[in-house]
Amino acid sequence: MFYLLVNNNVSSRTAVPLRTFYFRFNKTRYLRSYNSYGTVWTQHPSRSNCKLCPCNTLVRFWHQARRAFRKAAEQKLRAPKTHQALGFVVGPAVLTISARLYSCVAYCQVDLNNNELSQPTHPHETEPEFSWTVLWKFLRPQLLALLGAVVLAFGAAILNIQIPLMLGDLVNVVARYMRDHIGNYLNEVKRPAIKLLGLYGLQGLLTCGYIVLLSRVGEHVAADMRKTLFLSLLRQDVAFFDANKTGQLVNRLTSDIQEFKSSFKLVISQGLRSTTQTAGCFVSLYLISPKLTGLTLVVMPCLVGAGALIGSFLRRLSRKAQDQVARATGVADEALGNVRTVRAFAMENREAQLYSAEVDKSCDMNEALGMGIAVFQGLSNIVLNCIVLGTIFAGGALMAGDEMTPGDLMSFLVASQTVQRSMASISVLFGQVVRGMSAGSRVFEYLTLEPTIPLNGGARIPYHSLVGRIHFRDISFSYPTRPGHQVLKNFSLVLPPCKTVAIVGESGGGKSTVAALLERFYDPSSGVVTLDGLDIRTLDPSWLRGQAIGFINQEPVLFGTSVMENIRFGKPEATDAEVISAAKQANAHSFISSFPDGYDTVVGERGVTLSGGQKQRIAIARALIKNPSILILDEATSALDAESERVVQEALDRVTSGRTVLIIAHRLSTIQGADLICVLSNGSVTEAGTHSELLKKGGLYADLTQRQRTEGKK
Ligand SMILES: Nc1ncnc2c1ncn2[C@@H]1O[C@H](COP(=O)(O)OP(=O)(O)OP(=O)(O)O)[C@@H](O)[C@H]1O
Repeated sequence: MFYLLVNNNVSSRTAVPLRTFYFRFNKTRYLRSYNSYGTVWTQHPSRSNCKLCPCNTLVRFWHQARRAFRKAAEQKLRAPKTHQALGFVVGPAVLTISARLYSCVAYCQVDLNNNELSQPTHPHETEPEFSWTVLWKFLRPQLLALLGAVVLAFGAAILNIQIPLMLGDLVNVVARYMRDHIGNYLNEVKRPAIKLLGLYGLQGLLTCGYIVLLSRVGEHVAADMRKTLFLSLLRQDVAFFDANKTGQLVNRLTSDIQEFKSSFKLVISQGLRSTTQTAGCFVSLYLISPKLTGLTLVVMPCLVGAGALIGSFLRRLSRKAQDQVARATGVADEALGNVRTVRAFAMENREAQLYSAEVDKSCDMNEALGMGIAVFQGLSNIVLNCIVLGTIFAGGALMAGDEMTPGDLMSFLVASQTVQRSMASISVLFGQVVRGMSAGSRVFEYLTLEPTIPLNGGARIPYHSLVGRIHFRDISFSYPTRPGHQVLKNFSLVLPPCKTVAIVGESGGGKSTVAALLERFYDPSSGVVTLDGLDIRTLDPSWLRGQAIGFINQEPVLFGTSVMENIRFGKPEATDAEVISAAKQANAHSFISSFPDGYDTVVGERGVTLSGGQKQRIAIARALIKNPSILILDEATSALDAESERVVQEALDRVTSGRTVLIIAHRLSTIQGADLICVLSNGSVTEAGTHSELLKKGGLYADLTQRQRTEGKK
């Protein structure tokens, strides 16, 4: 089942009477209401599982609702009075909460100006599904510890119920002694006091035990989830990363798992304890004094309910304040991360102002939150003390009529406090369950996601028999994030073994896309790419990328470790000698040796302590160390100055011989020696030949060359 949650978008917070509308769907009559606070909700009638969610049913349902809404708006229908009274608070609150409990929720908005319900967002986009099966996989290895924690928590709760009763016994003994003065005081109180002490000790031990076990379970489950999710993310298609922001993915690894872990621990420990204690203490209260219990039953739920409402308002405020802090952090993070750009544009003051504005907002919100908490706590103290006073007052009257002993009153007071605390924590737990499940579902969404291009599996061509002939046959391709934009159209190209083929063309023409398809970052929409006659979809992608192909691009990204580790990234099992030999081939050995720490020099975050040319040469060494048969150079020298370009080009000329090379180039001067030059235009090859052949032809290539020569002279 899912819900269509409708929110209006009016800025005015003035309450207007509840409007109502009726409509029929699948022979059932639905009554819906809305007001300017904005929550109109509509329960979707389908009881189907989210996976099978018939979204066209949702759309039909929405159409019906919209028609009825327009009609109601035109006729200015008003809801019945009782409905209005309930509708403002109870209806939206209860239904919003219950709708959130379901994994499939669709939202749309009320536009009061135009009397329209906006199109609902697709339910799958709003809430991913919570899977108990996936959770079970993580819980199973911790089952023994979890059961132990549950048993201990249950035991601690049962003992907690005994405490008020035993306190009452002790008070009764003391009161008797005060009244009769018979025997020795110490002897009289010794037994109940020792029993109580023992109970305290045992309860403390059980509490300690279940907290230890539960935190062990929570930490192990969270660690397993993090590891599995990280691996699952790393396995996803490149297209997945085009569609999802890195920050959001990292958020799932960190805050979502953290939220899930906290909720899980809280729900098991407090949920079990609070429900057991509430039930147990109510029985105790009833046994002590049914009359006083009746009175409590009238007052307490109202107070706990009011407390829960205020608490939920404060939690919402707190969440907003946290979001604001996160926004301020985001501004700081962006400015510090891009400090060179900020410095280059002398924007320090503007960034500081932006940050300061965000911090001020969060300061105001936190101040309001602090005031809310202060008022809430002050009120709670007054109310709780009044309850104690009221209980003593009513209990005193019962004592005067010999219906209660002082010990009973003491037991009653302590037990009723326990019930209050437990009920309050149950109301908090409800929200926590919802938050935990939604955090869990966000984590599980990517845990169960299977990439369309697997990381490994498939054929491998033995190194000595790999020839390196590549054929792009009739390739058409659109990026999954932009399905309407066809980048390659019937693109065909052959890369003969051990030859250098260059692709040139206008910016955005699809040159890098060709390289991405050869690396199998994406699969073409139609057509096939073959290596030595074999469709690359039948080859093992990890072999293809890890051993057969070396890839060097315009902006090489290094990791913040040593030079040695960075080069070894291309072949983890490489010896130091192999690393040095690769560095020599890439013209990198001499500058690396000139560093005081040589190959142990740490290159800084993303290689920030190296020059562009140095980074590029390390990247070449990293690609070379695996001795690939195929080399892709994607504008490898275009970001370099003339001197760096000369050194890097010299290294490239050396390393390309004996390999099949695909060069993607902007600067045509760097590819004049290529065996074949292809001009890519409108997604397919329009010209092909050697440099001189293409110049003679006088087509697009000749134009481009001419243009670059003229620009070079300016
Ligand atoms: N990850 C992506 N998702 C969606 N569209 C993309 C993606 N990468 C590139 N494109 C689009 O595909 C088209 C071809 O891009 P590509 O990078 O292959 O061009 P290019 O010829 O290499 O350009 P340049 O010479 O400027 O590097 C462009 O319109 C670009 O906007």
